[in-house]
Amino acid sequence: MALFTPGQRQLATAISRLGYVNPFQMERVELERQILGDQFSGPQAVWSLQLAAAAPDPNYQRIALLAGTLVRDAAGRLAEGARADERDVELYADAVLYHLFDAYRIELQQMIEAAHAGRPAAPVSFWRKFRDEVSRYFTPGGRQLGIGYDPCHMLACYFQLRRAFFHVFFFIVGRSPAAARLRSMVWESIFTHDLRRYQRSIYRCLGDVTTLITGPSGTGKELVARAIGLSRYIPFDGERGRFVEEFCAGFHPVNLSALSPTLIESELFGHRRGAFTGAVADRVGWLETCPEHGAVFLDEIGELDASIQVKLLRVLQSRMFQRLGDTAERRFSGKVIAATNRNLVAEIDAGRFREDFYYRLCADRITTPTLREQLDEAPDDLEHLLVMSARRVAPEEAESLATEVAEWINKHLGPRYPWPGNVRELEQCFRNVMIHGAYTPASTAKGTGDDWESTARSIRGGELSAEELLRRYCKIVHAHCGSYEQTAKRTGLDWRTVKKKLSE
Ligand SMILES: Nc1ncnc2c1ncn2[C@@H]1O[C@H](COP(=O)(O)OP(=O)(O)OP(=O)(O)O)[C@@H](O)[C@H]1O
Repeated sequence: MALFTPGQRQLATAISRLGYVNPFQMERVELERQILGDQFSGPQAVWSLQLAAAAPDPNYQRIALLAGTLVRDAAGRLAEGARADERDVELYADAVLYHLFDAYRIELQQMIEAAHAGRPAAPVSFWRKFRDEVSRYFTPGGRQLGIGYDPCHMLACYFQLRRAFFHVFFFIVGRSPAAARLRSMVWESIFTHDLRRYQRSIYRCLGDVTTLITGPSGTGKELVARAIGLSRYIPFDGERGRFVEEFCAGFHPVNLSALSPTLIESELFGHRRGAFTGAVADRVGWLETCPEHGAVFLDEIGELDASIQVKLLRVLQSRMFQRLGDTAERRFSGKVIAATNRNLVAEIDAGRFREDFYYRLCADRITTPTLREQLDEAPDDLEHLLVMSARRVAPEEAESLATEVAEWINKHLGPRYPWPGNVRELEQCFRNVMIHGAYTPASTAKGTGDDWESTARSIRGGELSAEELLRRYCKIVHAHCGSYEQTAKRTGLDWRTVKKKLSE
């Protein structure tokens, strides 16, 4: 008796691939289509949070049912002594992994929601059931299949996958391809582009890689940092039936632009009593309190003083540091995530940012798209993002408020408004229109004449010289993309010319 019929083998092959794809890439949709044929609902090219009530994705549900039936049949046949070569066993093992991930989906989700609600982590209630089920599938009827498996590692991977999906899918919203690319990049930052290799070995060392997030202000850099920081691999301790750390406690954001250099050092490295005026007691810094599977988020890294850059460079190179006023060497074992809205390459050229520090930061780079870029690709996203915003402020009237605000924006700011403050500005615009019935963009309020509205008026009136037009255009584009480099790319000018125009 063979393990699979030809149809089942085909299904198992597709499920084996599906279990390891980046869910935010098109390959997932293609595989789902291939598995479901006429049953496929879609096409849903961009997998994003929809406005309608969060009904489970019908394609996912159908495939989960198919996978369940497939593994139960195959396990029965294996127990009865069915022939299975090495490839069959691999396909079977992947289908079991897929099925069990689905079988414990709701329990894992509940653990994440409980942690977000501030409830302390309890022992994993389904651990024994899970372990027995894994053993039953991997040794069907007591038969040894030669599958190397560790239920603790499996549970740790499942929990990490669920957390990553939760923090990426539910928090980083937007239906444009740019938003989908961002979700996909964040997923890769967590698992690399090869999930199999990650789960085999790379999960142990990815914490040593620093992630650098760049993008203009208000584009969700902190959201991205949170998604990565809260989705790290956390080992499961089978003896105690618990994860070794609580994921929610392991993310420490530090806003470097809000603190003086001494305070930054004290926050990060800690200090000894008497190390500086005001240091009345010993203090433990974030690098020391950060757990091994946690992350320190250094926001506005471009603002960092050169002397602290040197100290942090040492931490990234050797993982060692000292508290201020102390000589004892201490070890940092978490992950560093850094973000900036500055162009660090231009900062290096200007002598404000150390090149060696930059090359320690940039092993894994993510760029967040501007709101304008997202709206250019998907104009309907304005209303979609407004609904998401409205749900946080006024859930009962979210849809009608969002429509009202979208109409106001189209009438008063126009569909081409550049949104220099990005999603943060959109959120503030929403609140202003909800409260006051109107919103005044900051650039217009400043009355510099450089804002898009007055420039458009001057163009209509034929009032601008070519020089002045170029200068204003550079300012508008720069406000939109936030860096000389991007402005140069958009305008086709050299970045030095852009810089000159902006300083005129
Ligand atoms: N893709 C997105 N999906 C949902 N909300 C978003 C997105 N991008 C930004 N936001 C929202 O916009 C606001 C600003 O986001 P965030 O603080 O992460 O931006 P930032 O890039 O870190 O800004 P800054 O550089 O000023 O620190 C937050 O309320 C965040 O929830």
